[in-house]
Amino acid sequence: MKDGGRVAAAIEVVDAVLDRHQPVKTALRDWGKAHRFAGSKDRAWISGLALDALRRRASARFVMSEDAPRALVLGALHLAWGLSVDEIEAMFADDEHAPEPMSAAERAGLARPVENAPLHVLAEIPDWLEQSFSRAFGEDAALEGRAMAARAPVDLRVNRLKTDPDKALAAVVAKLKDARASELVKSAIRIPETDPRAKAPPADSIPAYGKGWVEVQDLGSQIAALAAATGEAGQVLDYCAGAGGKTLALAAMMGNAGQVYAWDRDWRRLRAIWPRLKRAGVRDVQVRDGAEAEALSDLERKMDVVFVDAPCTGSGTWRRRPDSKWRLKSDALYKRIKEQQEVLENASKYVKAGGRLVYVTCSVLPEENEDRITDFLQLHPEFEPVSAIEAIQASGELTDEGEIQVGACEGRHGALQLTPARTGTDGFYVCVMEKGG
Ligand SMILES: C[S@@+](CC[C@H](N)C(=O)[O-])C[C@H]1O[C@@H](n2cnc3c(N)ncnc32)[C@H](O)[C@@H]1O
Repeated sequence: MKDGGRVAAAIEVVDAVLDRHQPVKTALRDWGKAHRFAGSKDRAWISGLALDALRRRASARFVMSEDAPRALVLGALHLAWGLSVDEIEAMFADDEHAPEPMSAAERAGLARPVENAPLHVLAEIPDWLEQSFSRAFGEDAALEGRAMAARAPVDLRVNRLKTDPDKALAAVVAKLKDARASELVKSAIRIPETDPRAKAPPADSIPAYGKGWVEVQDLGSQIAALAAATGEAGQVLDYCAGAGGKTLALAAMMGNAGQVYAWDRDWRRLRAIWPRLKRAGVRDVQVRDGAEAEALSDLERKMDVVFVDAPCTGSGTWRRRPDSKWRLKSDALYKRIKEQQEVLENASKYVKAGGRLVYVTCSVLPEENEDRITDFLQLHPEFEPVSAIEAIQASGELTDEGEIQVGACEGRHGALQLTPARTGTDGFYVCVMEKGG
């Protein structure tokens, strides 16, 4: 395919996402099925452009004065890919599958500056979230939002149950030459973000992945799991285990020497954990399936650490799922807040005297983070917040640079707010609370 036809395809995909409310993956798959002549390079190019159009939707809409998929894709070509009006026009020439030539109004739109736009445009966020972003980031709100509208790298966690970081890195680099050791975490590997036109690195099809040496896991998620460091023989309840991403990290950190209990209210999510545990060589995880009353009652007031990876809006992962940014509505946020109150309340009863409750979200919104902790601490004076960076340092996994960068993310309650702008990770909130003896 020529580039003009690819641009037309990206417009179709963005249309399916916005107008027919399809997830990006589904829209791309359907487009691919209906256009079998397109090769994998074409699909990667189209996907890269459609995702960037969604990431930069607010500024594209601002300059183009409309929100149609065509306007958003033209906007992304200019704002995200840095193409000039002439370069875009040249793409459309001599290609019968290209979109219609640009109108005078479209050309003028692309030339319009965004510097003086309102905050939600500069931050590339829905307008109703301006206040939350200002509360979270103050003067840095635009900068933080903008970093959440960039492409994300692929991070791998080295599974110390099967190998060590040097061996794992050599095996990964043999297949993915851009991979390098993380600057922040000793057992992490980073594959930097690729050109948006290129295929994503196939991290989950390399031999090191098949052998269970590495897991695909955002660095922020890895750092959040480290906050549960207990020393090797601890008892940890992963209360919102889902498909087990954090469970695997917790088990690896404990060297198969402790006991991790994995539970989730939704057994359909939890069942994905079995093959993952096997591949990673994990032996110290008990999956507790079933209703909470039966599955967990014997653990009440017995856990050294209860890890709550709470249901949330996922605002910290907008780099990877930009369509979810525009789908988020205030009623969904309020629903998540209710669930967060419920999980904190229920999970806290499993913490033993002197044990810890670790609250994590992949969100940057204070309503889901600091506010939830403030409310919880008011209702539960037996819990006291402790320094999350110190808890993470105890794992011994942070590099010197990691200690500096992660330590700089500390806010109220000794909690950490990691973000793409601050730590180059997804947005994660981590708060550690200790229960009085
Ligand atoms: C952020 S996800 C967990 C992701 C998982 N820890 C991982 O690392 O892959 C949040 C999980 O909380 C679960 N959840 C939602 N509401 C809950 C509730 N009231 N009690 C317990 N779990 C709940 C969801 O089923 C979901 O799997």
